[in-house]
Amino acid sequence: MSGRLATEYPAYQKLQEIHDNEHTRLVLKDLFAQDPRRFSRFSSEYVDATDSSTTFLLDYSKNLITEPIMRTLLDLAREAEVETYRDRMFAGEHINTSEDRAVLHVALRNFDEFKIQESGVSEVADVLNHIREFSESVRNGVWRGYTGKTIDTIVNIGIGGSDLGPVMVTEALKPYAKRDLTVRFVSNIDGTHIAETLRLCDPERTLFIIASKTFTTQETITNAESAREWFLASAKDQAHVAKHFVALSTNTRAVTTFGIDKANMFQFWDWVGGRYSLWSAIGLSIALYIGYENFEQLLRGAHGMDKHFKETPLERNLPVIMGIIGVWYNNFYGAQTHVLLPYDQYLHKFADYFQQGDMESNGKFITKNGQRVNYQTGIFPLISQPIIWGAAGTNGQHSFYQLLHQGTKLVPADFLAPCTSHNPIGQSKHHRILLSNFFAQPEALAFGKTEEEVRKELGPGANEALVKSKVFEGNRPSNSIMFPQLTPRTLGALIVLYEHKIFTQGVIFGINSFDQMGVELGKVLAKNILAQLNRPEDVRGHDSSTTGLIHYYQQHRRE
Ligand SMILES: O=P(O)(O)OC[C@H]1O[C@H](O)[C@@H](O)[C@@H](O)[C@@H]1O
Repeated sequence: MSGRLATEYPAYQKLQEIHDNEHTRLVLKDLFAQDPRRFSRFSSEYVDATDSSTTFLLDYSKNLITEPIMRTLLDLAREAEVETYRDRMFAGEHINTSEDRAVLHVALRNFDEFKIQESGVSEVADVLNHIREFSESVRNGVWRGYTGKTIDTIVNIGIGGSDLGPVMVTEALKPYAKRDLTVRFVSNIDGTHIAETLRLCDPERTLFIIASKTFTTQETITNAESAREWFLASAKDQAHVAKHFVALSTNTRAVTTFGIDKANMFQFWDWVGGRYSLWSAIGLSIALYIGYENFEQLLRGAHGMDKHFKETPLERNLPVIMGIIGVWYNNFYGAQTHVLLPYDQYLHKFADYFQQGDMESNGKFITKNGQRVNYQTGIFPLISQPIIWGAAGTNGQHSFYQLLHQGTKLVPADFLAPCTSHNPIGQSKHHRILLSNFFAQPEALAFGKTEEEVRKELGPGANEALVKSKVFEGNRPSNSIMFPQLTPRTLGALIVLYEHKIFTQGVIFGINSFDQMGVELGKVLAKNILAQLNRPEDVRGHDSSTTGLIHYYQQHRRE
């Protein structure tokens, strides 16, 4: 995050040389054959320092790496000063330079361990208490709606970081949920989203959480206004809003202007980035759904991984290891995407969550110093940041895995799975089948199937084209992450593993991972266009394509 171009570091040049000279020899089949200890050399078990049951295994041996490559990648991390920037983050320095802000999501789950000086940090415990009290009163039926009935539905209205984290975590931790409480999420401005959600709600028993850091986001405020209108159509009296609407925000004035009582506002601070905010008041829907104790376990699991990231030497530091291996593929192999493949249905929103986490953090072409990243060398368009995508379980195998196995693109993959399912139905028959796939896919990707093997299988006289089409070249890299069971604490650790991986890559790329200037232009243009939608003669200042599209809409609309 020094803002230097990654290509300027000596280790970068060295890695380029290693790649040029050796990449044809980096064949997983051979690397494993040459070194019987490869798995133990390139795998590591994480154990939370204060809770040994929070643990996972990271196996990164099926990557196109050797010890000298890992050493040089670690040199790159050191030359980019990953450790210094990590320490500056934890110290509350304003490493988000474009917005002049500290980056302190780590303070939200700190439980007073690291000394962090920044205004607001001392209030974290009070907000957690507020979350505890409020969530308990709703869950145990003390908090009542305007007709005296208990709450049975929570509707979180928010978008981006004020939506994706709670969506992902409430899905992931469903086994811990209070099942007579339903949690729903409305994010899209498309009226269909709120309309279809409200159809499922009873105004007497629904609690709306308006989640917005800025409390100015058009989608959220519009959806919140529509929810309030819908609610008042039944409740009639404005005074009843206080029992059914709460806000999560940094903007007290906008919250009170909306009509939400300050007492029903859960505060957070400008040093919490939206995509790192599920640990803050933004997690209220999580605490309501799984209970405060479980929410706190999630935070404690996150803190354990913070401690690991802060205190472990780089060569054993798991977020750093994942980060530098990612750099190896993105920058030297020209890999353009990275796929997240959780073999756990409860993690079916994991990839969606990290689309924002990774791409809004690191999807930037300008370094902190204002230089354009110059990764455009050699035959590969060396793109610094990957596109994140993925799907849960074996579904992907029946969809896009064809490309993973035999396509022309290199797609590094992370496989994740629990050893024990929360739903061991059929005496865990399902889970054993699931896991057999979890073990088989990385193996198939890495080792493939040779032409010789195919010929043997098909027998003499086999059609040549058929033989070729059945070959799996292999050598496709992956990480595998296994954990005993998906608990709140383990989930906290896994999320933070990725958070700090993203941090590490951001530092190496020299970019500011904590602003999001790229979301602004579209918002400004949409505001201008909204004012022009009524009459064709108002449509001005656009290219012919945009003008044509707006005119088409104006001719065909029926509202
Ligand atoms: O919580 P808010 O302020 O409504 O912002 C919601 C989202 O808006 C923008 O798209 C970005 O800034 C995101 O990072 C943010 O998460």
